[in-house]
Amino acid sequence: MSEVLKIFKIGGGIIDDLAQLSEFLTELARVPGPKVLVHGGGKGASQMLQDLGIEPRMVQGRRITDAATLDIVTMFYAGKTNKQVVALLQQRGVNALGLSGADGNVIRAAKRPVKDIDYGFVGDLDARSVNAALLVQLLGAGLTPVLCAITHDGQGQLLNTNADTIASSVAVALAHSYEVELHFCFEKNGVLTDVNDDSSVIPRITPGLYQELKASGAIAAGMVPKLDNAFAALEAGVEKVVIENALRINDPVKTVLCRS
Ligand SMILES: Nc1ncnc2c1ncn2[C@@H]1O[C@H](COP(=O)(O)OP(=O)(O)O)[C@@H](O)[C@H]1O
Ligand SMILES: CC(=O)N[C@@H](CCC(=O)OP(=O)(O)O)C(=O)O
Repeated sequence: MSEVLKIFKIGGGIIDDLAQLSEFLTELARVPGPKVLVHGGGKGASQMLQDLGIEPRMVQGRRITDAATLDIVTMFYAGKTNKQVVALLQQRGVNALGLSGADGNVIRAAKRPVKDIDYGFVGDLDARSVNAALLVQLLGAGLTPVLCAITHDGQGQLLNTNADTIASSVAVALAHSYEVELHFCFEKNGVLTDVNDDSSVIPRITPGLYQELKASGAIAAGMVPKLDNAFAALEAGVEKVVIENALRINDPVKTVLCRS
């Protein structure tokens, strides 16, 4: 039986609220064993773009990333956000190491090809894009890698990449070396039957129930690509996927996805 590795993905509003981020990281520091943190920050990036006079544009959950937008999201995700998270983890006794995909060639993505829509400098990736050997070495040295949404193409070009996709791809890539648990942490208590009622957490979701909930409209918006990704990761060897409140990761209330 291989060792359990917990991969946490944090996004939504939590990452941009210093008090909530600090609370999440305090809980994360209490989680024993090897772990990886992947963070987004899309909400805060949109706010920063607006403050700088650039109108954010999202299509099907992905940001249209022109050169000016890429500069700003790189500064925001790989700079301010990543380093703030690392500093707060260090304060909590966790030896965190902040990385973009270019650092140590940890994630090499491919620029999304232009079809109907030109997404600009957006990277696509899968588990083969992840330098699992490096992550295994870092984890073996007792470090906690903190990955942001910036990747590279190996030709000197930085790319903006969806953070849920990074988390799933890293989880699948590491499933050969560890028993991987993938935790998607956000501001709600899990996947809910009523998105406005935090007490309506669905404890267990199979692929069949997921299709029913999607068809009825109970699961919608950003939750759909998240769960599509998550079920694909389960099929590809990840042992367990959990959807949970970022401020209650050590509490039992959460949604667990099951293969059957
Ligand atoms: N059934 C559901 N349960 C929980 N959240 C849901 C559900 N259906 C839709 N959502 C929405 O999905 C959002 C999470 O997706 P997203 O915004 O992409 O998250 P993040 O920014 O954390 O990656 C929630 O904030 C919620 O508004
Ligand atoms: C290409 C693309 O869409 N990249 C995302 C990366 C950040 C992210 O995924 O943030 P959350 O997890 O907080 O949504 C973006 O710029 O919004």
